Amino acid sequence: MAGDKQAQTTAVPAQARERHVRLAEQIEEHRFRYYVKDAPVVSDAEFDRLLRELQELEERHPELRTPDSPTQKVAGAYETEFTSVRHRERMLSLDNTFNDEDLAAWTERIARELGSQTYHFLCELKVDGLAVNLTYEHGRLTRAATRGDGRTGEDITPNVRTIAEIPDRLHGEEVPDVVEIRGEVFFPMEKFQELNARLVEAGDKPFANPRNAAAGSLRQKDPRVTASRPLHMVVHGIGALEGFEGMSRLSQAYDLLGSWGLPTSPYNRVVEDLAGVREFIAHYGENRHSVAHEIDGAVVKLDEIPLQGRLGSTSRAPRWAIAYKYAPEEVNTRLVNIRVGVGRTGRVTPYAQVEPVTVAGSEVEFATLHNQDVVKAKGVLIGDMVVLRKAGDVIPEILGPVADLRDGSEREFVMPADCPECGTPLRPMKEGDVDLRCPNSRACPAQLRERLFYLAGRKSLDIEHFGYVAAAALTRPLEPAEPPLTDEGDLFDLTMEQLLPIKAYVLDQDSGLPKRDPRTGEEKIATVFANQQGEPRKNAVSMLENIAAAKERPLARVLTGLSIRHVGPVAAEALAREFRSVDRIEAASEEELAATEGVGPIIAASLKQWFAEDWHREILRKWKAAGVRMEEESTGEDEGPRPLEGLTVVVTGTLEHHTRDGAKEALQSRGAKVTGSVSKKTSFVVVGDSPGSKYDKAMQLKVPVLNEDGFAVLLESGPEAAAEVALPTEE
Ligand SMILES: NC(=O)c1ccc[n+]([C@@H]2O[C@H](COP(=O)([O-])OP(=O)(O)OC[C@H]3O[C@@H](n4cnc5c(N)ncnc54)[C@H](O)[C@@H]3O)[C@@H](O)[C@H]2O)c1
Ligand SMILES: [Zn+2]
Repeated sequence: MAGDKQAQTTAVPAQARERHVRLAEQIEEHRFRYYVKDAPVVSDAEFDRLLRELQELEERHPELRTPDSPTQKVAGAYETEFTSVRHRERMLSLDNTFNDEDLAAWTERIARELGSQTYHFLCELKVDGLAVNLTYEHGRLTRAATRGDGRTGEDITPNVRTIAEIPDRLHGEEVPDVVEIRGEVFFPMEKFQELNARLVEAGDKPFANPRNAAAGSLRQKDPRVTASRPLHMVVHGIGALEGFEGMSRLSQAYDLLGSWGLPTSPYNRVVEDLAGVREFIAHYGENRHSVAHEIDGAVVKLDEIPLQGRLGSTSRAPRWAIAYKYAPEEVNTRLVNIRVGVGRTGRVTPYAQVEPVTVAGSEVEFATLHNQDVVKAKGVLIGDMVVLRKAGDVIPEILGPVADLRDGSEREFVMPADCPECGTPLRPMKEGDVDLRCPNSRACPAQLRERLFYLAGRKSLDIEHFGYVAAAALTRPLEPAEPPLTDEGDLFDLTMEQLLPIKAYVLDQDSGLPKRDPRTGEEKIATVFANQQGEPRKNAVSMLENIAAAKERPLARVLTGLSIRHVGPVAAEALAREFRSVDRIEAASEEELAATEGVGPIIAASLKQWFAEDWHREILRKWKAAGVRMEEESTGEDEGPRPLEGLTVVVTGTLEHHTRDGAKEALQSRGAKVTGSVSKKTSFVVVGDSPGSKYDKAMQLKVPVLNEDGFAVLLESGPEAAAEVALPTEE
């Protein structure tokens, strides 16, 4: 094929010509994997980059822009196992912009072409799914097809009929003789891990991301499989239309489609000018995750249908619409290793170490994996190319593997039997727990380090200059052999003489691993508290001063800092308010503790267990001797803090440890509002057993859902901590 092209394009340097051929091949290959196999091997961002490079090459050498170039086509025409059907009207793609400049250029072109005409922009969200074309004849769904190459697509009628949202019949008197409805079928992110878990369990390949899951679920030979998948659809266009007059604005046409029973988007907005478009784009750029489906951008359309016709289309895309793509949240990267970290309470959690990549503006090297069951459910192997997602401020997560790129060298993750930091055999705390814990809570250097870091943190004693590196250096130095702290007991007795000789790894807070020198690659070791002359660093002096000052912190903060299981800042406040001294808490019976407002039986039992340990009581004795405040001075009659003020919470289903009224009371006493129905304004939905429709509603609206453990976290540690454990987490 290079032969005849060469003849026509002698002016183009050979290098550019070769690059063109190579890029075109790659793009075709990626399209095939994406549209036919539903299993792409590169990220969308990477694919878009290749396509853009091809476009730029063709700008420089227009001779290369032949009709069969991938830039001129919606996609390839592929042979698949589905019957191919012709669309009445072509289905196009969209031109993309990635920045404001190109967007402005597009609006200027519209202004130029339309002169003095009045027009509006219709802003929509770009749903990340796959395009479908629904043909309704006299109000009946007669055919559904994929986009294919734009002229012909695959017949997926039986599959589409399984999607509840898509009406089989349009309601209303005035439905057209024939109408083609275009829209996007998508797979909700919350259900994605669940699907992959099922696939992996059945020995099938997991999907790399929800978009592939949507396409793969819809393009099934057996529609019963499609029926088992939670697919949804949003309408975003109209194709052929016969026997119907008077659609002048697309925005109004959508209202009509909605009245016929079609799922239209609630997010569309008509604006006057570029400023309005910018506002829409900025708004959803910031509120990307407040939307019921994944989006990868916004789509701006000319709202006036007759003017759309005037602008027309290229072979690939309409001139009257443009997609503005947001920065990608998904990237492909190599899963280098799965490590395990040990937390403050001894919980051992696997996490992914990946080849560092930049995503959503920050460099990512680690991603959460929750527990060993989650690793299995995701179907990822060490060495896999994986899809990593970073959505806003949420901790990065691994979505799934790119299974097609495996070469056999990948290996399964095996949860270690022993604690990686102290060697103690790991075990569940109680039977049936998924989480494994290191039972060596006193001396495990990891647990002590994490506890100290928490103790010095904002929620507890708030000791400035006592960070993660200090916590590590004090508990597991390279020198001297004996660490200054073997538990929390001696914290307030630390002296500068003890600090100066300490040499330690500089640990990274995210991974607990030594940081490396970027130039030499060597692990960083430092005399953490002394300068090169062996004199105290300023930070070390401040740290000791701040430790001394922390002795005066209120009782609740001291209690929080003890890392008693389930006793977060909120429970600590409740205990301090009720008992007003550590001694009285220790002396209280389990029943008395449990009866305390905001405490309850789980916390009561945990307190009793904690005080039963000799070494715990020894910490308290030492702290008391060092002058740490162990009682509340004031007996003011104030109501106490309202840590859940401003939240709206719905409780549904049967909880094990609370009656419905008890749960309500616990929320209200902390300032939360409790309501009966789930809306977008709901902050959390607490679900017990058999939760019913409120749960589904919460999932649909993406309201964070808490199980009973999550509820305890909300009561004890407040909304931020609860958000971290909210579903969809995979359990
Ligand atoms: N990773 C890969 O290997 C690979 C391969 C091929 C394509 N892709 C990705 O797939 C996409 C392919 O491009 P494409 O040609 O489908 O173009 P596109 O996704 O950039 O834009 C066109 C499509 O957007 C969809 N869409 C969503 N919301 C819409 C709305 N409100 N109005 C109108 N249309 C809306 C329509 O289905 C339309 O066909 C790109 O994101 C590309 O990165 C990836
Ligand atoms: Zn350990």
